[in-house]
Amino acid sequence: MSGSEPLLRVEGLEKYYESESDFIDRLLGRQKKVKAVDDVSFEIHEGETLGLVGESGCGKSTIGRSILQLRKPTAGSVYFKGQDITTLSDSDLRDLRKEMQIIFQNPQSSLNPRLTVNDIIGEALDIHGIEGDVSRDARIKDLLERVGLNASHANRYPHEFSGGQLQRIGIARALAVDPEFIVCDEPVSALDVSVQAQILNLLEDLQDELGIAYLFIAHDLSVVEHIADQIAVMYLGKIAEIGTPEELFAPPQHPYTEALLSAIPEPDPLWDGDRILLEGSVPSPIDPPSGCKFHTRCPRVIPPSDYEFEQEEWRAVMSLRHRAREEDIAVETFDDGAPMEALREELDLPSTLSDPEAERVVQEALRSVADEEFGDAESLLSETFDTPCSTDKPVLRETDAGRVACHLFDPAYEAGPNDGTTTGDGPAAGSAASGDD
Ligand SMILES: Nc1ncnc2c1ncn2[C@@H]1O[C@H](COP(=O)(O)OP(=O)(O)OP(=O)(O)O)[C@@H](O)[C@H]1O
Repeated sequence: MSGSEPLLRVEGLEKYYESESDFIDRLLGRQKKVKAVDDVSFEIHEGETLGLVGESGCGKSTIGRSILQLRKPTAGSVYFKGQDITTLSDSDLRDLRKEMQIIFQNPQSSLNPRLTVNDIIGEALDIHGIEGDVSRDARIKDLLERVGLNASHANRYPHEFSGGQLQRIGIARALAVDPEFIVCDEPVSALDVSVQAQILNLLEDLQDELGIAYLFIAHDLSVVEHIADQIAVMYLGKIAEIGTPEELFAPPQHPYTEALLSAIPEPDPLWDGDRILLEGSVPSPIDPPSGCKFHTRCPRVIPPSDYEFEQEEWRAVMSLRHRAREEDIAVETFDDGAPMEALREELDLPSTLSDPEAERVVQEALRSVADEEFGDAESLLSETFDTPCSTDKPVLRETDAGRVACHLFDPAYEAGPNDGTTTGDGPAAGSAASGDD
């Protein structure tokens, strides 16, 4: 990566949406915010690609649209060629759109079915008043050939093309204005696997020829693995880890990156371990978990230093705590026979924990759950078992291999994988809960 001023610099970007709420909530001012993007920073250099990866709903599209100012950021700055574009007037933004374009996931719905290809691409040229010394038709012909389409098909309509061809038209439309930067918002996710590679190759070739920078959004690491100069892994509106593909994969550091990598369907030379199945689903961005947002699902969540937990036992106790918080245990289904055993099985809790004192506390919490006293169970578990993962927000820290936002890689916690010790003077010790609200 070059050390020069980046083409694009995103700093502390936040985008909060109003949540859908009912009339009473609005009347009482109880409307909540959807924290779609929460303090995100990164840079993209000229001619380079940043791959942005994460599960559905983690905020990838919102970042792409906030950069282009199609969504107004709630906070933060977006510098394009050194200028903060979040403060530009509408007319300045219109001019800027010549330099910053977007390619959408679904070419079927992003191309007007009533226009010919000639008109679709010509429209982009007209909007930006691009004429130049070559004629409009010649320019359109050149663009179609550049994206691998037959220029004689310019008078056809979108329904006459395959999905891959439509995406090529979408790319030609974006190229029409000679952009320096393109947000590629899952441009291959809707395409057949055989076509995906062709479109990825086309985007790479165009980058080599024209020096365009891409923000390449994908939910699958394998898609960006080969084309990205840097990859940012996102979870619930935040960047968990960012680095070059080599840094990110050899070996992955953040437990979430590890899980994503293990989920790549085909055997991947970068991962030879078992598939890591994450528990539960991504929590709501309206009320995200405190501390590290991933802690409610993290297989390597740091155990409390004063109890002897096996890592898997501790994961199960954290899940019990999370599900008690969410009141997400259907107690009535455990009424018959031996409810405690059934509960433990449901929660993946072994019949006895290794640490007798921890076992006593968990039994008490389970009794509260059985009585549907979820709040009591949650309080008991969180007051007894202390983990920095649920109290302290991790920050992106420089490591030998990229930047990682995880307490496991923060010397202040002195915690290696499966080693839950914390230092007495680190932020973990006695730090106040720092929820996201
Ligand atoms: N206009 C909106 N109003 C309210 N909430 C929204 C709006 N747009 C997006 N969201 C919410 O913001 C969060 C992030 O959405 P976003 O589409 O950016 O995620 P994503 O990672 O791109 O997901 P996907 O891969 O499914 O497109 C989600 O919880 C989504 O429901």
